[in-house]
Amino acid sequence: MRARGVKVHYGETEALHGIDVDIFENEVVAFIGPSGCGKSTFLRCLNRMNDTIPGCRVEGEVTLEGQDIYAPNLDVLLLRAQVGIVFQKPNPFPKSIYENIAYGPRLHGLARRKAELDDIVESSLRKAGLWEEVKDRLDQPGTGLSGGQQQRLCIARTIAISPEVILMDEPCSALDPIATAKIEQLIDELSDSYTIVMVTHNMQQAARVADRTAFFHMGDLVEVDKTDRIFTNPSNQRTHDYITGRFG
Ligand SMILES: Nc1ncnc2c1ncn2[C@@H]1O[C@H](COP(=O)(O)OP(=O)(O)OP(=O)(O)O)[C@@H](O)[C@H]1O
Repeated sequence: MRARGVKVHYGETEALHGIDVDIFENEVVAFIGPSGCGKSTFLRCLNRMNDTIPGCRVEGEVTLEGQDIYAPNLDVLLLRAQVGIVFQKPNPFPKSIYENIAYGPRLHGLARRKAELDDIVESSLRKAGLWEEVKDRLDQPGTGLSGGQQQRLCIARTIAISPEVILMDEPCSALDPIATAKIEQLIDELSDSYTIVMVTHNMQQAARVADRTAFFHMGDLVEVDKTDRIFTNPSNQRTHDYITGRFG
């Protein structure tokens, strides 16, 4: 994906002042920065989730494989299948585990027969590392799973519609350390097949999982570079001050 000059306004207030960034295939990119700097706002620009927020206006250019995702004739439902999103708080549908996964593929016509749908459900749950834990209770409610399992269910639901990019907005912030470690391991495995862009408050998490890290501050993307470099030898003084704990 490629973003150029992305500005976002909420009413009169400019929350992003012109973001330029490229996101490459099959990499994990982390967005870090102090609270309110615009990480989530920018993440939502990448699959037009900001369209759903009243008073929010996006300017600039965002492309996915060269295609303008803000083009007037673009199918937003299809875009959100190509660029899926996983939120901070696991939000399974109030349906069975099976139906949580099957809903998207059915909506997008990805399966013609029940057997095909069963295959998608199983392979998505396997890729999300959840199959062994839920295979005997697919008809039970998704909301009955633990928080970490629910988050993996939400990741499986995203995978089920064959995305190219998965956006994650602080996917571990509601989870305990063990569930967090499982999601981090999963992100590592998924990066073989998908591009992953994640917002995280946790700098150690960015250091553990991301190939590149982008530092945001007060509506600007200050610096994006290889994660090692951001944490050991950043180019910008603001990045240095943030990662050494001088603010934020
Ligand atoms: N729905 C909204 N309506 C109005 N202002 C908003 C809205 N969402 C975000 N903002 C404002 O936009 C700015 C950027 O917020 P955003 O949530 O993108 O930051 P963030 O870096 O993700 O913060 P956090 O780490 O706390 O989640 C903030 O000043 C915030 O108050």
